Amino acid sequence: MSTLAVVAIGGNSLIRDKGHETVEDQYQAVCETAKHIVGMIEQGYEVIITHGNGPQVGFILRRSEIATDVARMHQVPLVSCGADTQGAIGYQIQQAMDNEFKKRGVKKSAVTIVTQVVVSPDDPAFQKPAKPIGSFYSQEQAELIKRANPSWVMVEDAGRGYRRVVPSPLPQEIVEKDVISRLARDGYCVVSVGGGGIPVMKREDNSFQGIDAVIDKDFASSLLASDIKADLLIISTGVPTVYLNYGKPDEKALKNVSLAELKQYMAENHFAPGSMLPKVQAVIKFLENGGKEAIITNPESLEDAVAGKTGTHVYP
Ligand SMILES: Nc1ncnc2c1ncn2[C@@H]1O[C@H](COP(=O)(O)OP(=O)(O)O)[C@@H](O)[C@H]1O
Ligand SMILES: NC(=O)OP(=O)(O)O
Repeated sequence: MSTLAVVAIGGNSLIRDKGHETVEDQYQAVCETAKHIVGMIEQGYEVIITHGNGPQVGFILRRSEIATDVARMHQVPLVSCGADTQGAIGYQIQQAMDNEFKKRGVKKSAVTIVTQVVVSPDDPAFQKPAKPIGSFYSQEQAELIKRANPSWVMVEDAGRGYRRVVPSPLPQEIVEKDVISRLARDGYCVVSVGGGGIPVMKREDNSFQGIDAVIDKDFASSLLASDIKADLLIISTGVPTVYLNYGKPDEKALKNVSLAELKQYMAENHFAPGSMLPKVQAVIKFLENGGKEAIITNPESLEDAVAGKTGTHVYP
């Protein structure tokens, strides 16, 4: 039986030229990533693709706010902005994967599932926004923006600039997990849990209702990988490996590490909150829940990483 891998693509890894993001440019990045994922599939992996939406959900929200200010158009709730990103990014991934399958004669097709993820309305994250979304701003820009929008919370994001943050509750249950699992085991390349899933809460009668937040896609991907008993969780992001002392002169790439070592490095604050920390936490959770291996790498290294030549590999 082939190895079932959940590959989580970072929202930032789909943006090549920060400050000049366009839909076409993102599609090119998606096509590049698709080539490497199909390369993995040719090596015998069954792949479920999940993806982030941090930059994209922030752009949609900002566009809606500007349209409200300038033209009195209705505002789009954050939960709907997230749902929009599942459609738009899912469409790009599905098309890019299908085109690449056809080009390389791989008899497979991709399918995108609109995915809802249950969160608790009592999650403390609603009182403490922490998920960076949208553009990166300089300190001066951030101060001006903050003056014009006093309700915004902004934080510095891993040395890359200031970003707006929104509530990011923990994912509790993936509503569509059974259909995702069934389609994957029937041989489809499933795109799901986009943007961490559309956050919903359960009402008393067990019906669902959307709630404004952005779920961390690494946490949601880890939950999906555990739920469907995937063999491998791969987090594809902007760096080929995870580093100790990231960005410092004594930076050191992590290659093969045990779960215990990774926990130790996390306790020593090697991983920045809002960027690498959630990925490391997601990997820890997956391995503690029975996963056999997790890899953190960048899109262009995916084939080499599964062949053991690069990437950070974590084992229980
Ligand atoms: N210890 C670390 N090792 C590697 N990268 C790190 C580390 N700490 C922070 N980072 C930053 O985290 C980024 C990945 O987070 P982010 O861009 O938010 O993810 P995503 O690709 O899911 O959007 C890397 O590109 C890097 O800039
Ligand atoms: N939703 C989410 O975690 O997106 P990013 O991975 O793009 O930050």
